[in-house]
Amino acid sequence: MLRPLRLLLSGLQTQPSRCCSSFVSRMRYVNRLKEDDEACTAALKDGSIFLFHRLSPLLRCTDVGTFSPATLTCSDVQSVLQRLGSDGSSLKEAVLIGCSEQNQAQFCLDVGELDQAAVEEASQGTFIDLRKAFFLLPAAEAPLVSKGQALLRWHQSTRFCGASGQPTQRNRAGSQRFCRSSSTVYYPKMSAVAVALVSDGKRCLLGRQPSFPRGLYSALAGFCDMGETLEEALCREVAEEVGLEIQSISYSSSQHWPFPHSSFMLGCHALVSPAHTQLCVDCSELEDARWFTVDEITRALQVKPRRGDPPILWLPPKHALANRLIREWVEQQWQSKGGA
Ligand SMILES: NC(=O)C1=CN([C@@H]2O[C@H](COP(=O)(O)OP(=O)(O)OC[C@H]3O[C@@H](n4cnc5c(N)ncnc54)[C@H](O)[C@@H]3O)[C@@H](O)[C@H]2O)C=CC1
Ligand SMILES: [Mg+2]
Repeated sequence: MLRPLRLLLSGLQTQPSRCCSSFVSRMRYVNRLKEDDEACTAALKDGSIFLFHRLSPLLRCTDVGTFSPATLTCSDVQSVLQRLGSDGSSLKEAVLIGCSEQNQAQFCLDVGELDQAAVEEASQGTFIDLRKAFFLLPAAEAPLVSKGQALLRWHQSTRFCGASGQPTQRNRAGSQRFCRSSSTVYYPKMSAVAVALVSDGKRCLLGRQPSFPRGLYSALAGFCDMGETLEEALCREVAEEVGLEIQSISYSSSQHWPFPHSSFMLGCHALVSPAHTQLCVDCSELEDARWFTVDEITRALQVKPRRGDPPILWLPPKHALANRLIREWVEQQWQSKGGA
């Protein structure tokens, strides 16, 4: 079958184009690799690969005691696989995750079929559960690793078509799966979650679930229902969880959150009327919810939690969107105090 001219031309190009800004060319390059299997195969040969073992990423400890994701070249991975007696065919399972600022395509690969300790020894790294690894990594590197894990998990759980029950096939980049029998195309999925830092103008509202570590309070959050807007989801969640009606919703920022599975977190600030701040907590959802003053929050932001010694109030870690919302609120409170 004749391939479209666009794909033939793009197949010749195995590096990002230099005609536009480096960001634009990288984005277009990654998009092209998703569409063109041959270009993607070529990009893998020159690309970097992040290894996972049963969804735990391979990290390396630097000389100064910090952690970074172990970045291997394709030939590094080939020699690790050969040393462990694998024929290297599992490289076909690598999934495209992006393109580095050095214009190198980035892939992830789960080698869960191999002996974990042997791969660690051969690749000079350690596989660490993402719940720990995510917080050990610098904030700039954690999202790439969590994206890799999310894509690998999605492939593992979408092997069969929900309509026909037949096996699905992936494209080279791993950006979609296809069922020949039902002609269904599957794309990676994530659940939308609305998270709000609610304030009454002077205090902010935080809640805790029974599963949270002792002392931890966070912004209120909930999965968006089908058909809801972000605003509707926030109003419903806050009403359900603490019995309040919010207004003046303003969007802040978003993040991909890998726990427990892929969520697309949409973070907002919201207000309640100072006359209606009485909480009616739904104990089936939250163990507790409380109003906190800016002084309490400022103190809590300065506390470094130590193992076995939880402070009275412990806030979400820096990598979490809720932490960002809390910091934005504190900054805005101090600014308005300074301006008053
Ligand atoms: N990154 C961050 O800063 C924050 C992240 N989160 C994350 O947001 C997520 C949602 O927060 P929750 O308060 O637990 O949500 P929630 O208040 O909606 O309660 C969770 C319950 O919602 C139901 N549910 C509805 N749709 C679901 C879906 N697509 N997937 C799973 N469960 C669904 C389930 O019964 C589940 O037990 C959590 O996974 C949490 O880790 C929460 C707060 C801050
Ligand atoms: Mg909730």
